[in-house]
Amino acid sequence: MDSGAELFDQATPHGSQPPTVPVFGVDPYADDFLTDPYADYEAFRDAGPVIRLSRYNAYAVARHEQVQAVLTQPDIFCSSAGIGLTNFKKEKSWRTPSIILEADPPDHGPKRRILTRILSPAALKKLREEFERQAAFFVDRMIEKGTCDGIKDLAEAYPLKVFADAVGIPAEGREHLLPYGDLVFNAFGPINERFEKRMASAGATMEWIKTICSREALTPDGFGSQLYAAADAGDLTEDEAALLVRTMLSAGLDTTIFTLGNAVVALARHPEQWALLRDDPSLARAALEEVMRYESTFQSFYRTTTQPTELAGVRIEAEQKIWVGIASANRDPRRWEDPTRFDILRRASGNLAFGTGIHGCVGQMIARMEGEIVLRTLAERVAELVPAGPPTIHFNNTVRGFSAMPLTVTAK
Ligand SMILES: CCOc1cccc(C(=O)O)c1
Repeated sequence: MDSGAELFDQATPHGSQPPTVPVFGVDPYADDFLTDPYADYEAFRDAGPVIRLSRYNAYAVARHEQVQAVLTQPDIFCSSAGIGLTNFKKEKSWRTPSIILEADPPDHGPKRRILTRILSPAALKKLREEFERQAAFFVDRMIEKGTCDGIKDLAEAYPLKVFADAVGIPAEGREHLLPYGDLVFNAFGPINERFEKRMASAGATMEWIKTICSREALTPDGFGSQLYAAADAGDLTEDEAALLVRTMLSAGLDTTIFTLGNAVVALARHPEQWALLRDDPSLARAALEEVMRYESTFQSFYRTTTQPTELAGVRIEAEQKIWVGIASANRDPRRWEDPTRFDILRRASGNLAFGTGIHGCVGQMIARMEGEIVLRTLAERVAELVPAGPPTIHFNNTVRGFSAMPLTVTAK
């Protein structure tokens, strides 16, 4: 969709000739934009280092360099005003703000350190065998079925089993987790019809989430109980422990589910890349990294300026929302060679799919472990992974992914 940009001069008291800030009237939350956002992202990048999205009264950075700059200056581009379009300093959030995602220093650090400790490499090592066993179970079931759905039978089913078990929530009621994640990630965009529709039917889901984040609902050895142990040690209040359990369920499911789905879709659509991975399963980690660069699940979010600032020569006033184009940065030709090519042999590490800086994804190691195990298990057990129909896009204001991918799968 051509998102033509008009230009307007920034009035400055000094009369200096600042760069004009290109303005785009396109709606980055419309279905036709979300169906294939990449041409629009290219137009954003080519228009300048900083642009304006007039429909939402926000500045925007779409190039790798400025995205990196915004994410590594949390004192100027903060998170406590919300990392969505809603400015928490002016409007009430739809739910109690996250005490880690929507927090700035100094509050942010201590909470983050608690999650970092719980999600340590040693903790993940203990989970690896079970994660591998479950990946084999789901992949073998796909092979038995022959014709299956790469999203329902693997991308959704796997994290809803292994990660939800690792957090320690009950097996019953997990069907609430996807609707809840959809609500959470829609809420980072405009409170549009997509959000309102999901919210209207979310009563039982919100109740269930509240119940399973409580101490008594959690298994004794899971991540959730370890958060309550931190509360018992005086490092968290009881309420903060519950909010961090909610954080794990909000951040740790939709993201890995859509990433696994994007991996299956990309590999099914690029048979030569699938053949490389199938013939060398040790490429699983590199393949996952390239999936996250090529089709970043977390497409965009916001920061809010805490003071007047200047970015790439553009003056930005305080209290301004800045759209941060993660997926656009991951396809910026100023940073990546031939960025629109899905190439699992490229060095894709250093992409911004997990963000960067103090808010870089605290769960990225467990997410990478899930992804690498699933892709390696597919490569070890499956010969052919062939589309049996087109994928179905799942429209969400913030995460990009698919709700269905019909496949024909044969055993190695
Ligand atoms: C993946 C980014 O991290 C998130 C996403 C959604 C919610 C939360 C939270 O902290 O509640 C964190």
